[in-house]
Amino acid sequence: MTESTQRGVLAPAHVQADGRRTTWSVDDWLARLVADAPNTPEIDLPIGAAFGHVLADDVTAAHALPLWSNSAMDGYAIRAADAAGDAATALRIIGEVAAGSSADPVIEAGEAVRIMTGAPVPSSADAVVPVEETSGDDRGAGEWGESTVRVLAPVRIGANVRAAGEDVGAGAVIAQHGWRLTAAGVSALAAAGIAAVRVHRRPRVAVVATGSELLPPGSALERGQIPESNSLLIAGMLREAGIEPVAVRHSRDDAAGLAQMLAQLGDTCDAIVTTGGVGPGTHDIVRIALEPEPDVIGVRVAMKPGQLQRAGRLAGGALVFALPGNPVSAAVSFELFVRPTLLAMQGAARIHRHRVQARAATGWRGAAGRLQVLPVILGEDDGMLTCAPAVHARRVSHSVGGYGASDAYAIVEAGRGDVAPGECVSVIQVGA
Ligand SMILES: Nc1nc2c(c(=O)[nH]1)N[C@H]1C(S)=C(S)[C@@H](COP(=O)(O)OP(=O)(O)OC[C@H]3O[C@@H](n4cnc5c(N)ncnc54)[C@H](O)[C@@H]3O)O[C@H]1N2
Ligand code: MOO
Repeated sequence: MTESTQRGVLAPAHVQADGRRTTWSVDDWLARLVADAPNTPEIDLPIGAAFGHVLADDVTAAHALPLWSNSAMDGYAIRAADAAGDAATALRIIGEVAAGSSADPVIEAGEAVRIMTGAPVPSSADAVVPVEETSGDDRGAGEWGESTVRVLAPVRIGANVRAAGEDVGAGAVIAQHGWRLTAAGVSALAAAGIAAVRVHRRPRVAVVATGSELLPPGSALERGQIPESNSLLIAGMLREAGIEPVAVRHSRDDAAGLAQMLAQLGDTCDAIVTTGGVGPGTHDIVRIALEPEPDVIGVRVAMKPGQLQRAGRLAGGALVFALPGNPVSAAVSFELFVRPTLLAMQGAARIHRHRVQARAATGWRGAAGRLQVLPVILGEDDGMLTCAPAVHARRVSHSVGGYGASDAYAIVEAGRGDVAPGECVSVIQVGA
C-alpha cells in the first residue's frame, strides 16, 4: 500500500518526489497515529467503578448542591433580626438539628435551635451563629445542655448558611464528555446524585519486550546479557495512564515467533506496545515481523531520543506501537505518542499534558534540528520551578539509571540550540 492510500493524516511534505518518506515532525506523527486509532466502545459503569475513565456523555446534576440550605458551623440557627443589636441577646433553645435530621422546627422571635455542621437550616431561621460566638446559660457553653444562649455579636442574614444550589444547580452540566474522571470528578458526580455514567472502555493493551539479550531482573548475567526492564517501564507507564496491561510478554529474537505472538495478542487487544528490534540490524525482529503488514509504517521522527518509530494497524485490527529498545527512547516515545493516542481512543478531550516553564538549574547541549525531550528532575528555587538534567544530554537514550530519578521532561524546540543555566524551558511533569 502506498502512503497516499493509507488512512490518516499524511502531509505531502513527508513524501518526496520519488515517494520516499522524509523525516516526520512529532506533531505530524502523532496526528497520524490519532487519526488511525478507533474509539473504544461506550459502556455504562457504576460511579464507584468509573474513576480514571473518560466520559462519553455530558453529565447533569440529578439534584442541587447543596440539596437544601444547611449549616456551615456547629452552633445555633437563629433569626438574624434577634441578634442585630450590640448587646448580647439571650435566646431560648427550643430544639436541635443534627446532620441527617429531617426536623424543621419552627423558630419564633427570641428562640434558637442548636444546629450541627451540614444539618438542614430550619426554614424559619436565616442565620447560624457559631458556638464560639455565644455563651451558654449556667449549664455552661460547650456542654450543649443549655436552655438559653447569648449571641455575643451582631449576626447578618445568611451568616454561616450554605444556600441550596449555591455550588451547583439541579440539572446543571457538572461534567462533560471527554473529561477523564479524577478523584475530584467521581466525588462530584456521586455528590450530585449520579449512580452510573457512560464512559469509553479502557483500551486493552499488551506489552511485548523483545531481545534475546534480556533476562528477568535478578538473573545471573553472562557477558552480553542485561536485565529486561522495558516491560516494567511500559507496563508502569500504562498504569500511570490508568490502563492495566492485559498481558506482558517477552520475545526472543525470532521474527516468526514474534509475528505469531502479535497476531494472538491482537485477537484480544486493542493495542500492543513492543520495545526493541526496530532498527535496521539483522536481529531487529520487530521491524522484520511487521514488514508484511501493509498498514504499519516505520518513520524517522525529528526528536531526540526516539527518532525510530514504527506503528499502525495489524491485519487483525489491533494497533501496534513498535517503540525503540533503548529504554529512555521507549519512555519518551510512549509519553509523546502512545499515551496521547490511548487517550484519544477513549475520546479524551485533552490528550496532552500541560506544559509549564521551569528555570534550568544547569545548562545542557541542545539537539540540533530535532525536538529535544530530556528527562529532568524538578526542584524549586525561591518559589520558581527549576529543572536539572537527570541524564547527560548527549547520552540520553540508553541512560536508564539516571532516568529513574527523573520526574519530568524538558521539551526544547528544534532550532533553539543549547540551554544556558537560568534560562526558562518548557517542562511536562510526569511523576507524582
Ligand atoms: N545503523 C543504525 N543503527 C541504529 C540506528 C540507526 O538509525 N541506524 N538507530 C539507533 C537508534 S536511534 C535506536 S533508538 C536504536 C533502535 O534500536 P532497536 O529498537 O532495534 O532496539 P534494540 O537494538 O533492540 O535495543 C537497543 C538497546 O536497548 C536495550 N534494550 C532493548 N530492549 C530492552 C529491554 N526490554 N530492557 C532493557 N534494555 C533493553 C538493548 O539491549 C540495546 O542496548 O537503534 C540504534 N541503532
Ligand atoms: O533515536 Mo533512538 O530512539 O534515540 O536512541
